[in-house]
Amino acid sequence: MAHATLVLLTLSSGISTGLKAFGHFEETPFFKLFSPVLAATTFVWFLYNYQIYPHFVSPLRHLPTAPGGLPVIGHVYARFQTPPCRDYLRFVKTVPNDGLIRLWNFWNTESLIITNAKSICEVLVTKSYDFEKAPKARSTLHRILGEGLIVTEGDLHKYQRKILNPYFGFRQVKDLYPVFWGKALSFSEVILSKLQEQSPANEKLPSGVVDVSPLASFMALDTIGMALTGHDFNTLHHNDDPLGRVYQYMSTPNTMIKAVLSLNILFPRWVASVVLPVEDRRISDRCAESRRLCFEMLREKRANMKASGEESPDILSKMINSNMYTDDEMTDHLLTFVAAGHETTAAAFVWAVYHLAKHPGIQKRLRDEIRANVSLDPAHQNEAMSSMEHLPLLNAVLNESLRLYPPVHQNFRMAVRDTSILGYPVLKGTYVVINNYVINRSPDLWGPTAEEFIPERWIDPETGKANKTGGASSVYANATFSHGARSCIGQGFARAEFRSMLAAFVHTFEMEMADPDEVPFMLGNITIKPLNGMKLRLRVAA
Ligand code: HEM
Repeated sequence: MAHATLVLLTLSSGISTGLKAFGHFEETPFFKLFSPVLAATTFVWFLYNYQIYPHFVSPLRHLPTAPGGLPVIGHVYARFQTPPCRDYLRFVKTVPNDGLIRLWNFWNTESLIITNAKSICEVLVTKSYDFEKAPKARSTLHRILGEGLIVTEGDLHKYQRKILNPYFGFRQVKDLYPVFWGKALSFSEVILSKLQEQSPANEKLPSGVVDVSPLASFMALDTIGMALTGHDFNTLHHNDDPLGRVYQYMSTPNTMIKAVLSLNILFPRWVASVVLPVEDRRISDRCAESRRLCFEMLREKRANMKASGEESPDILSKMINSNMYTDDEMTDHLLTFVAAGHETTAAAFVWAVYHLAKHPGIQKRLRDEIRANVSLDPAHQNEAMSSMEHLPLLNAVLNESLRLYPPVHQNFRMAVRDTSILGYPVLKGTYVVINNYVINRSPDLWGPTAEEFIPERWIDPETGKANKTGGASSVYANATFSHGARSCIGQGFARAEFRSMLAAFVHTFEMEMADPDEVPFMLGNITIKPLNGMKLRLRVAA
């Protein structure tokens, strides 16, 4: 009621100030008749939407409701919070629930956050096509990625998924392992050269402080460029690849980009161009540039393939050979894969080394495991790659770090038809929050140690081998790559790349936080990374 009254008072005073601006308008019979009618209608509207519908009529009225919420925008602020996810996590921890918590959306409409295995499974798997990305979110992504897999819905999405799945299968990822391993070794070499610059010339075990966050992004961009197109952006060594530069700009944590994208999601497209014209134009220019550069790269690639007649393992060659795609479609897919697949893996790496820097004991055991099984000698790359997949601690660290800091921290869906979750009727238009970060840290799903870094939970104590659930009672407790029809198509790709990167890095370096007291400030446009980078004190491991 307090909200309704507050909003009503604000509106009434706004209307009356507006009308008074027309001078003696308030003296006219029209005003005398109109203003009480307007006030009464507005009051009834608010009374119904803020008091009657949610508490006495809504089919969701018996669900627990998150505390707080602001007038007009309800809990929507939590979507854009910096650092992200704080309030969603608080709701899930403090509001007793059986899989659904009700939140307030704009103007006191209802939205839901899903919190247990059953509700997650229903929204993402069994009823996945009842819940689509919201039109505003899709149009914002469309602006950047075109008509790729992340943006499409319904039959077009089903079709795209079917024809793209084969490029990310087990065999295809195996073929790309040499790319992942080669780039992982270059990454360690670049860091080594940075340590050598900071150490005396004759130092056997060079050491120094390096911000690994931008380097991880360069490395992931170079890797995805090679794996997708066979084109080496080579951003690890220099910064003059035009497409590489565009992606660096778009993916670096930046509050202005976040602000423009948030405005795009909340309001009509023109609002951002009026409120933040410079940044909005810059984003448009970069999007157009990335599209043009992708198109050029595609033409060049087609011409080279025709001239040489050679087969290469990259995904673009296979797409071109299949003759199933127009140039426009291939450009959309390339933009989507590069965007979805580079900053995510870079973020995963950065959070993993953060945990290892904070847990020297685990770091040491991991190095011992890697060194006992993986040789950095390029001549032994095949054995290195196949043994990495089975190393229990390496895979446990990877899983545990992805659990605590899932690079894609939150997704949203909107019911596109009247449907239900856990038997509760969900009306068309209702928003559903799928917060991967919160699901992965929920004490209900992971127990009292949910927020602790314990890689061992991913190792079966009896067999010493990796397990699939991390000790949680359901696979749905881990939302890092999502589930069902819209789960991450690049999961196998990402894991293989991340595994290679981490193995080569931990093999070579010992690490601790440059500032042991630093608590990284999490920020992200679409993926979460530490705002101020990840400065590590590194030393070549003896
Ligand atoms: C650690 C790395 C990665 C993480 C944590 C991750 C996570 C995710 C998540 C959570 C989704 C679902 C998003 C949603 O429901 O809206 C997703 C979708 C997707 N991911 Fe990944 N991803 C990673 C790496 C990759 C890579 C390497 C690629 C490609 C090479 C990729 C391509 C995609 C695509 C195309 C989709 C959309 C799938 C669809 O809607 O059908 N991702 N990813």
